[in-house]
This record gives sequence, C-alpha cells and structure tokens, in this order.
Amino acid sequence: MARITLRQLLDHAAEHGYGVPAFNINNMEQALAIMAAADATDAPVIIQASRGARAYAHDVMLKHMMDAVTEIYPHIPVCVHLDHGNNAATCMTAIQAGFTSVMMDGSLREDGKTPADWTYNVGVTKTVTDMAHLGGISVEGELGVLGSLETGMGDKEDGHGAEGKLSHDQLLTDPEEAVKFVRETKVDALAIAMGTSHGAYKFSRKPDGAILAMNVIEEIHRRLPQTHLVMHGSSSVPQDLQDIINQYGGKMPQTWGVPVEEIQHGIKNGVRKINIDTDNRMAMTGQIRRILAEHPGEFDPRKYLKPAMEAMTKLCKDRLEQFGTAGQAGKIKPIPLADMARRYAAGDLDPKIA
Ligand SMILES: O=C(CO)COP(=O)(O)O
Ligand SMILES: O=C[C@H](O)COP(=O)(O)O
Ligand SMILES: [Zn+2]
Ligand SMILES: [Zn+2]
Repeated sequence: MARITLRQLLDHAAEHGYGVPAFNINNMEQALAIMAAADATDAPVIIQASRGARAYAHDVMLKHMMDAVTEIYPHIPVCVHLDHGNNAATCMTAIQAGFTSVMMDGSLREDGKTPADWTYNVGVTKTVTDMAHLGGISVEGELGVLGSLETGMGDKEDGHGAEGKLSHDQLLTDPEEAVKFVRETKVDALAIAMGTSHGAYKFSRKPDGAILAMNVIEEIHRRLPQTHLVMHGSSSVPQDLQDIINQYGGKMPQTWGVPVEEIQHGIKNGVRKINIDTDNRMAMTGQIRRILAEHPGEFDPRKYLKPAMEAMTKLCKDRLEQFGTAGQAGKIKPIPLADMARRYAAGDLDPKIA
C-alpha cells in the first residue's frame, strides 16, 4: 500500500525539479481515472478532497476508495490530501479518515468567505501543524486571498472563496510576509495568491503578467528557495473542452485559464503542487453531453461515464507529462507516518530559511 505524505513527495519533486498535479475527486470514476493516468505514466499523484467532496461522498467512502486505489495500484505512491480545510477540526477529522496531508486555509475565516487577518491565519495554521506533525501528517497553508486581478473579485464560484471586492494587497502574497509565515507556522507547503481563482472563469483574455503575476512566485522562491509552493486555481480551461461542451448544448461563455507553459515556468521557480479540478470536470462533462446528445435513447450510466473517465485520464496524463511527474513513481519508497513524525520531532523537517 503506497500512501505517501505530501512532504515526502514534494521533497522528492524539489530534489528532481518536477511538479505534482493535485487532482480533486468526488466519486469513484474520478479516482479511477486519475489512477489510470498515474499508472500509464508511472507517476506519483496527489488526490485531494474538498469539504464539499467529503459531504458528497462521505468520509468512509473516500477512505475505502483510497484503500482500493492503493491496493489496485500498489506501485503508485498516492498522497491523500484535504483541500481547503476551514478549521482545525476539519483537518483533524480528515486525518482520522486516513488523509496523509491537510490544507489549513487560514487565508479565510472559518466561514470560507471572509478574508482573515495575519494573527488568525498564523494562529490557526500553527495549531494544525503542531497537531498534524505529531502524527507525521503534512500541512499546506495559504497566505494571500485567491481572486481576480482583473475584477478584484474573490472566487465565489464553487462556494468556497472570498466574498466581495479585494485590494491588490490581499490578492498578491507579500514575499516578506511569506518568509515570516513559513517560519512561524512550519508549514510543509505554501499556497500563494497571484491572480488565479477557482473555476472556469479566471481570465477574460489569455493572461499576461498584469493579471497572472508569476513575478510574485519568482520573488517568493528567491527568498524561500527550500519552501514548496502551491498554485491553486491552475486549470488551463482548454479551448477544445469549452468547444465540446458548447457543441453539445452547453452554454459556457468564452474564458481563459492558466496556460500550461506558465505552470512550467512556476515549476522552475519552486512550484511543486498544482491544483486542478475544473479541467477534469469539463473533460467529463464534454463527453457526457456528447454521448447523451448522440444517443438520446441511452440510459446506462456506464455508457457515458466510461468515455467521461477516459477523457479525464487523458487530461491527467497530459499534466503528469507536462509537469515532469511521469516516470517518478518507481523512484519513491514511501516513508511510514511514524518515521515522518520522528523526523518532525527531531527538528529535521523544520523550514530552512536563510
Ligand atoms: O485550486 C483548486 C482546488 O483547490 C482547483 O482549481 P481549478 O478550479 O482551477 O481547477
Ligand atoms: O476549491 C477547489 C476545488 O475546485 C473544490 O471545489 P468544491 O469545493 O466545489 O468541491
Ligand atoms: Zn474552491
Ligand atoms: Zn484551491
């Protein structure tokens, strides 16, 4: 059984200069689609579940799905990660359900809507790292609020995200603060804000530096070369997926996501975890729409879910190859949680800050 912690996986990625996509799941089809891609490319993967996914699928179902995929594919290291935990309790129950890594998103208050202040974010994140590291579990924190530099709006699209208008100061992570945040919280990975947002409607044009501030990543990486950076809202929203949805009755207005080459530039500058959900949702939806439109008499879910899974597998394979994750699975031997716990206790995994 090859369950791995985020920390071990991202340390390996940093050592070998690659990035790891973190794909969201809500159901069996998505879990199987991701694993088929990881298997085909010999890649380790991060499978993450949001609070919404946990409510949709039930923790027990998620736990057993993760047991199942690691049993089916024992040679693939799988990190099971909580996406956007809103408080310490949510993180704790995820750990109880078998997650090897949690995100404590203290950039927002517990309601998942209100931007939080520095003291709250540092306090709640440190509470979670203190607790999680005792068990060898990894923690991702977030500094800066996700949202659009074009409109100043937070990303309310999928229910989790800031409400109302935000200032550029809130939308762009401050590199000086990032250093202090990592030092004080001892997070294993740091999510930063630089113009990406969740969902399909990120940019009204192909993004340039004015609306996708890759310079913020470069600056943070310069000051924190040993810290693993995380890009949220990193779906590329490919044109062909927009087209297929619209061709078969969908009504998605034209939109732009994060170009893969920008993510590759990020990987050269310390980005190790890249969160992707929307692209997979679109890949599945496009095929479901196509099958149902072309075969209106069809009512066996397998007839549309199988092509949907295949489209998702293709998307995942593309990203595993583009981010350099492909070919790395066989090189990793997962370290047991108890060993990770000992390393944290000994201070071996403390942030290295110049
Ligand atoms: O950041 C994400 C999950 O935390 C997903 O981002 P997308 O909506 O761009 O896929
Ligand atoms: O927040 C990021 C993911 O896209 C999860 O979305 P969700 O909260 O709708 O499950
Ligand atoms: Zn979200
Ligand atoms: Zn996110």
